[in-house]
Amino acid sequence: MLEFIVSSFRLLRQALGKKIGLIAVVVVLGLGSAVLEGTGIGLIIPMLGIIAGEKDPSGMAGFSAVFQQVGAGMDDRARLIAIAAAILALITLKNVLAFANAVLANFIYGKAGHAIRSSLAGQLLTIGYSFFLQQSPGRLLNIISNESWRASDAIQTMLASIVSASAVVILLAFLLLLSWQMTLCVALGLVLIQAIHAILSASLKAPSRNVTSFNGELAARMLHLVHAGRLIRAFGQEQREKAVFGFASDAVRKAGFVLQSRQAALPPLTETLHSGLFLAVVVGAWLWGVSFPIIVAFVVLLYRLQPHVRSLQMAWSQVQSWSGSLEEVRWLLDSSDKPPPPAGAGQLHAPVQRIKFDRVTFKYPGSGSRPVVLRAATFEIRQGRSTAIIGRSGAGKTTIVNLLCRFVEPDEGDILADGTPLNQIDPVLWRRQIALASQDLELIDGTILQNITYGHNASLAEAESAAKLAEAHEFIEKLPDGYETIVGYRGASLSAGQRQRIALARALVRDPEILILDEATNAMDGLSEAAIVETLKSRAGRRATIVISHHRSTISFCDDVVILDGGRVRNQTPFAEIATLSMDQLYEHATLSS
Ligand SMILES: Nc1ncnc2c1ncn2[C@@H]1O[C@H](COP(=O)(O)OP(=O)(O)OP(=O)(O)O)[C@@H](O)[C@H]1O
Repeated sequence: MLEFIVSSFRLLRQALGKKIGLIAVVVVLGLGSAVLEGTGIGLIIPMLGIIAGEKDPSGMAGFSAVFQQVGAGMDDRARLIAIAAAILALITLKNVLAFANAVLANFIYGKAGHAIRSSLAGQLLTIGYSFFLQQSPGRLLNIISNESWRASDAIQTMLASIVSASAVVILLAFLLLLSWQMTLCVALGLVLIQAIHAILSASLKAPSRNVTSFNGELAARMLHLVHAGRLIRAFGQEQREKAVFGFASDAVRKAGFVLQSRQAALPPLTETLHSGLFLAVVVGAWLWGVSFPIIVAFVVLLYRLQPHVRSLQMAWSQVQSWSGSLEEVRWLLDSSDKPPPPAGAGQLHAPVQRIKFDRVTFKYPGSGSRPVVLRAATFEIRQGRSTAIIGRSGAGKTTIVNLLCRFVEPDEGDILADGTPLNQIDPVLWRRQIALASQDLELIDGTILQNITYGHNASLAEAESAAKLAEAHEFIEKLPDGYETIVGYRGASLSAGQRQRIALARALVRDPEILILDEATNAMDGLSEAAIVETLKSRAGRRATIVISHHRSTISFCDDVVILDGGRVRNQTPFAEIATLSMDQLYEHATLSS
């Protein structure tokens, strides 16, 4: 709980910035409305004194006597009306403050929710990319789409608790001033009720974690239905998928039912306990011979105190029932156990003439024993030349791209740009040199123009000329909306070859120092591919191009070939020397050692 309060305040401070003083305003408004309420209730003493004919304050002590003096000297009729008007004024003012507090609390709630969602998005965009290779997308989706709301609800509950706690403190102070003995009994009773409540609330934590974990699994099933709609139909798995989804959804229902049932037991239980305390105080006060107006004022104060105490207790149990959600949000926001973003702040002296993989060894992070994917890989990529990286499936080609783009970092060895290790160069500056077109890089859900110019300030004319180089212009022009055609989620409204051409145009529009094509043309027809090879040839002598492909025609224009085999560089050789070999012969080629 304390941990939650501390991290909530940290988030609130971040969310409110210079407006952090608003929290103090919430406290002052809460205290103010409680003082007004207590004073209004205190005025019941002289009012009832007049009605019951007990005008003499001599039997009353301290604060009760002070209230009993209100309007003394006036005639009974005028005094009664004046006191009633004062009570009404106090109640009105208290409700104005309560309204102001509600508006303020909603403002802070909105800001807090926005800050949590922004922090989560910021974290996902900042942490090292390898995090995404290890985590379930369903879990991450669930945290952003569901659990972040619980976290902002928890902050709202905490704000409401500040108001309730202020009211409890002030009303208890009023009770104390009326009768310290009765207040002591009340306080002991409240502590006992709170102890019972806390024990029961603690039992909400485990079911809350279950709900969160099942929600994560359900989100993963939802993602699967959205992404794998074609696969499911192709293999006739609709009924099975429906059953699997139903199972995941029912698990959420069952876990939610257990949590809600336990939670539902708390309000009736606390209401019963509070009623018992209330009645015990009334009977006790009568037995002790406390005067009628004081009993009434005490009882009314106690009656008004109870909802505030109950709301504090409910807030406590709510936060316990959201503990699973809060833990998930805190986990994602905590950077200490996440891969850090790529290091380095050094300048880059572009254009880089030589990129050297120097005995690079790498295995993907994750639990359990993972195989080494690259072993002491050594080769060079040179400015103005095109380099093909080839090897059988699983040889480690895409891993080299991941290392070059600094999505992952070498475990051993270095990648050197003109002799400087990449981890000493600012990753933003480095990535600006690179453009990647890969079979797995998605299109964004926008227009073709937005896709081609994604992250790059280019005019329509520049986008068109990149599309021409990527053999995309012709088919784009034939579309009814041309460059304004919406491509749909992941480019769903286009063919695979059309998607690849747009992805290629997106890379080419930047005219990058280093262009990386990872199986970027494998869905294209032979003629288109041949035209693209011509485009790539035009970069010769000017820029570096890296091509990964299993097709000989795609790498035919390259100057150098790096041959990978099971994570080892078998060979780096000028293409001219092995131009007569077939792809299979190339994979086996090992005449030179790198
Ligand atoms: N995210 C990952 N986590 C764990 N292992 C991975 C991950 N990605 C790839 N691997 C493993 O690393 C090895 C090399 O994969 P990589 O994708 O680099 O091969 P590739 O040569 O590009 O293959 P292909 O030609 O089939 O695309 C493979 O054994 C693969 O199983």
